[in-house]
Amino acid sequence: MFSPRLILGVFLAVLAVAPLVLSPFYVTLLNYIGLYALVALGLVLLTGVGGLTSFGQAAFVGLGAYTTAVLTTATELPGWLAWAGGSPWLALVVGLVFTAVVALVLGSLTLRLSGHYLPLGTIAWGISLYFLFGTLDTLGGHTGLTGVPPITVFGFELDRGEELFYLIWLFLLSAVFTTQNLLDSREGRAIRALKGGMVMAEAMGVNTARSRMIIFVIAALHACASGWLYAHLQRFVNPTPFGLHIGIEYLFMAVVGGAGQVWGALVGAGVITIAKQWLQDVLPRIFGQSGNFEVIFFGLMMVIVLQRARDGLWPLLARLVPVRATRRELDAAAEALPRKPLPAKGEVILEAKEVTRRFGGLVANNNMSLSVRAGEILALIGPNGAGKSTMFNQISGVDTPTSGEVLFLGRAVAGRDSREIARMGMSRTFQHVKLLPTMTVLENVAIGAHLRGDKGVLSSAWRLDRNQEARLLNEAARQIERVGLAEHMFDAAGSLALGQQRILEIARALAADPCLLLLDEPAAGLRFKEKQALAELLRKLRGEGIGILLVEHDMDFVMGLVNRVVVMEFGEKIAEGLPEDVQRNPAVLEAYLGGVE
Ligand SMILES: Nc1ncnc2c1ncn2[C@@H]1O[C@H](COP(=O)(O)OP(=O)(O)OP(=O)(O)O)[C@@H](O)[C@H]1O
Repeated sequence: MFSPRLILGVFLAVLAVAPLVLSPFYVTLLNYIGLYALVALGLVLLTGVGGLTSFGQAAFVGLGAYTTAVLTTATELPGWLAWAGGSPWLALVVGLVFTAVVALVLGSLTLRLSGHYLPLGTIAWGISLYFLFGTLDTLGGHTGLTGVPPITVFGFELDRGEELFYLIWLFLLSAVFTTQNLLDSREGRAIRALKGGMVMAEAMGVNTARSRMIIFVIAALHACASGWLYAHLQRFVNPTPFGLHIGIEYLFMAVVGGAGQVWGALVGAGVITIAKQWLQDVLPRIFGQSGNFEVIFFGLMMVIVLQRARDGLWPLLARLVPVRATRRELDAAAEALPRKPLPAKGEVILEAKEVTRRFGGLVANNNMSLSVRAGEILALIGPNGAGKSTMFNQISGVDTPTSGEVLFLGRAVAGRDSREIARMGMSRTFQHVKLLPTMTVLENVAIGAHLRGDKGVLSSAWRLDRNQEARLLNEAARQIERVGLAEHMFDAAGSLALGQQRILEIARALAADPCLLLLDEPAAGLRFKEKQALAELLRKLRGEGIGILLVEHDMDFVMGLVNRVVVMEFGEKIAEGLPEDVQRNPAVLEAYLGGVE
């Protein structure tokens, strides 16, 4: 087993000497790999991690390249932009700001699209920008712009490939490390929740629309920086390298390398660039005529990779070179997060008043009223189809009553989004468990504490969030210990048994520091001992003053635990009271309990 530091050290050493020992041809090849990897890295974040497919990244590369080409070659610039003329570094700043603005506009237009409409949207603006580059006279039309000056660093001109090499790889490695840092943070967990966990993440207070926009803009900025370097490496720009087919190639690199892996971008860019170079030499000789045969070959390769190695080449490589896994250390000394004061025991915190919900002609809830007090457990029970989930959805703000209202801490729930409700102190679990299976138990629970932190993208990328991050993870660990899952803290959540996953969801809900817990069938799938432990935990939480509403089918579990029961049938409340009274109620026995016993 090698340590990750050792491997990184060897890699950096090889990079440092590469331009000194390699021929200019290979240095150029490495330069292009670095440039492509920078774009592919953005796609790893956007597509691999965030699940948003974009074919249009080449257009952002073009924005970076053209901005610097125009600013550094124009003889006359409009007055307001004159300050940025002639300097590649100022042009980089302008390019990044300009790209961020364009990405924000395009993102707000396209990111709301779902399914295949989003990739189609990216194709649309990718093509538009490409044709814009070739059409505008100021950009030199299809001939482009020449005479782009070299970048200067401390008065030293980087006008040869070997000199620019270090700058390109410095950009790439900085991007790799900041992306890694970002993913390993509060914002990163929110980003990773985009792929498959949006409903859950919103319920935990994550603004998923914001997270989508963040990765879209970051990916665009990576592409812009690559374009800037490209323009000063080539010393001229024309529209050809910014077309849709190159956009597809970038995506191809990310997928081949391993779309979910930061280092996969480098592997993908390396493999594709070298293979393309080699095939361009070899294939025409084999076929005896010139032509773009490598394109056909790449198409076939893509099909094979998608069939045989969906996670790309990085996981295969990682298996060849065994690296010691670094486990996240918890900082026991980290200060505990502040807690919201709980309402006084006995105070009504949730009140549903005459709630009716109609779906067309069907009345799923009819005139339903119930209340939950701080420091009590209320069970909502009833046979299948009685309307419990519909009621649960209205209480949690996922659905709105046709008439009547739900008040939480005296404020109406209807019309507020899940995040706001979470912020008010209501936290929930799901009937069908919603976890991020590849993330650890610790990381999953830490998502619950999202609203208890505030560090954003920049502090995460540059590790200025470590103090807060330690506090968030400590809080997550505390909740994991509290629910009895400590031994699984660093296991992938998906490797847990279903019962344990339900418990994990409770830990995640608790990490939000709620005063009301909504539990949707928490005992389903639990073994006897686990149910006992869960009941014990819920009693403890009740003792602390948390109000708990649970929808449950398991009568034994409910009757021995809760303070009061509300029984529903056909959308209506047929009984309410102490468990022992409800158990003896003839209407309930007839409707439900009789059937069970
Ligand atoms: N979005 C919807 N559109 C139309 N009908 C719905 C909708 N949601 C629920 N229903 C109907 O409302 C009724 C109550 O369903 P609900 O899921 O609330 O019952 P439940 O008590 O939670 O059942 P279970 O225990 O099986 O989960 C059912 O007849 C269901 O088909």
